[in-house]
Amino acid sequence: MQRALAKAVQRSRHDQHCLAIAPFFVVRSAHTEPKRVRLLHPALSDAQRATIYALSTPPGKAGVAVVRVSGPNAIDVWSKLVKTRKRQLPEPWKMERCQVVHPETGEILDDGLAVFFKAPRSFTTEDVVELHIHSGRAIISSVLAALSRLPYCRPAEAGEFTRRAFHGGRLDLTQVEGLKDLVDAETEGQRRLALRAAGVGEIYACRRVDYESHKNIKGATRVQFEQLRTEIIGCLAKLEALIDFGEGEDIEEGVYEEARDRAFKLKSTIQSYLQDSRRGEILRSGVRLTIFGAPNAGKSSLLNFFAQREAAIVTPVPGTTRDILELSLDIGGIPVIVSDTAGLRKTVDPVELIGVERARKAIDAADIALCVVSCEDLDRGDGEDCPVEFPEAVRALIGDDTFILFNKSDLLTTKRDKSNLAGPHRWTTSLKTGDGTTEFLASFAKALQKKWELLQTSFTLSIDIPRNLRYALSDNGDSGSTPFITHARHRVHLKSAVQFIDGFLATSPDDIVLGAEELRYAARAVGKVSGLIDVEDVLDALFKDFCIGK
Ligand SMILES: Nc1nc2c(ncn2[C@@H]2O[C@H](COP(=O)(O)OP(=O)(O)OP(=O)(O)O)[C@@H](O)[C@H]2O)c(=O)[nH]1
Ligand SMILES: [Mg+2]
Repeated sequence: MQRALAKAVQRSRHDQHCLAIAPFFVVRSAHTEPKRVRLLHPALSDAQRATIYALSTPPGKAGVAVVRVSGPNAIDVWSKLVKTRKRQLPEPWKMERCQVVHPETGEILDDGLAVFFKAPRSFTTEDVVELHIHSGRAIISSVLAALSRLPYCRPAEAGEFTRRAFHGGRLDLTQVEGLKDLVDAETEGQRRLALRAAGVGEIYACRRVDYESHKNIKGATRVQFEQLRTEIIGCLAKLEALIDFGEGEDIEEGVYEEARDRAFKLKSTIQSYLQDSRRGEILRSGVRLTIFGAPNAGKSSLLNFFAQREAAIVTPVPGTTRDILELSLDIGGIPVIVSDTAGLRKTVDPVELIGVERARKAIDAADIALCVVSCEDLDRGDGEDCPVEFPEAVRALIGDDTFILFNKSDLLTTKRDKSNLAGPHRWTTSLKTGDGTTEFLASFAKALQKKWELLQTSFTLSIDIPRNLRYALSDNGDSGSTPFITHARHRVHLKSAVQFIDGFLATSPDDIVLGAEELRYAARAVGKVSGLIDVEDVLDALFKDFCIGK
């Protein structure tokens, strides 16, 4: 990121340089000598047009639309477009009644409200102007067109306001994710989880918000990851001190052992977060349900039944589904990501082989694995008490927690008693005739709800959260039920942090430089979660923890 920033700065310097030397443009033609023509309004590059604008509300007819402008010229935008009764310049953070006018003709475009957020106390940490106008296509496009007339303004790219908030230090990556999740939240649990990550609640929880530094508006996830990183840096600082000064006069004995102990505890803490049954990710995105089984059992028919539409191709040909088909559905009020998979069987067909391999992976990754078994495949033995023999292809994949749907009950020809197939998390249906489907759906939804509720309860954080933030991190002041990992990305970085800490623990005290390097990587891995990858912090910790050169 730093490299990207440096590049951007370089680019912007280059652009400024170009502007300084080239308000000209060379005109070439086949018949004449090249001529230099002075441009009246030299076009500015995107980097120079640093003030961005966009409609922040959905387009269409509504009471209010908000057009947001952010950047160094926001105040100029105000003086050109906003006419209030009182004065030309705005009072920051105060909504004012105004007319929005065209900057060149002075024509009134709409009347509404405007507010100016002075840097750095704004979402992007830059000067921001918000125009609250009436929401109608013509009004919005006339205001956006008026903004485009200002040479220093350009339309914002997707997510650019949030990107500026990130670069301005207003948000870290976990808060950016939290904001996106907040907008996407469809259930109450998802809203609460996203709110914590985004840090929105803290503004109300903190008595005094330090607006100048913006440093204490942090999401719960950010606080947690920062504490982990600080801990790693604490260990690293001890090693750095040993490398620089060695055990002796300045550094007390046992520092290396202390660093090892701390690193060991840290590793166990991170591992305990990783063993959370993906609770945070499930709350955020939904329960992952994988439908699997032998070919032709009715898996795709089940997906279509859940979706209430012909989402998957269903044919009598075994091996119809080749790849994974994934749908986000609401089953009994629970968000579920349902995957239909290729039928499992021994095959030499290379395409089918890939499908079967993917199916196996999806079963491994599932929160709930639902095996569809055709009653035809059970109908080999005779008699009421004949035990259930699962088809060979799926037998090894069925565990105690696997849900089973015996489908095609209409094809049962032997005297097999259906109650023989009953049991917890087992149902019998005919997706063709609809027999048993109502009971199945009701009971399956209940099982899903149970799983969901289980996920919403006890998960205790062992990290101490600062007192002033605790209220914000939970609904009732209790921080105990906050899931730690909410995105697969967090999990990847935490796993590599564990590997690096392991690397440090495996090095001998004689290889202290190597050990320190491992810890530096571990701190970086955790830092990647929030986007904080600053090794200068090691020096801060070093001087805080040790009285060197007293
Ligand atoms: N008689 C009967 N046929 C069914 C039932 N459910 C599905 N079928 C039929 O069984 C055939 C296979 O159904 P699919 O849903 O495609 O089965 P699948 O498990 O997805 O099959 P593959 O994708 O090949 O692995 C189709 O012809 C369905 O119409 C049922 O309950 N009874
Ligand atoms: Mg299928």
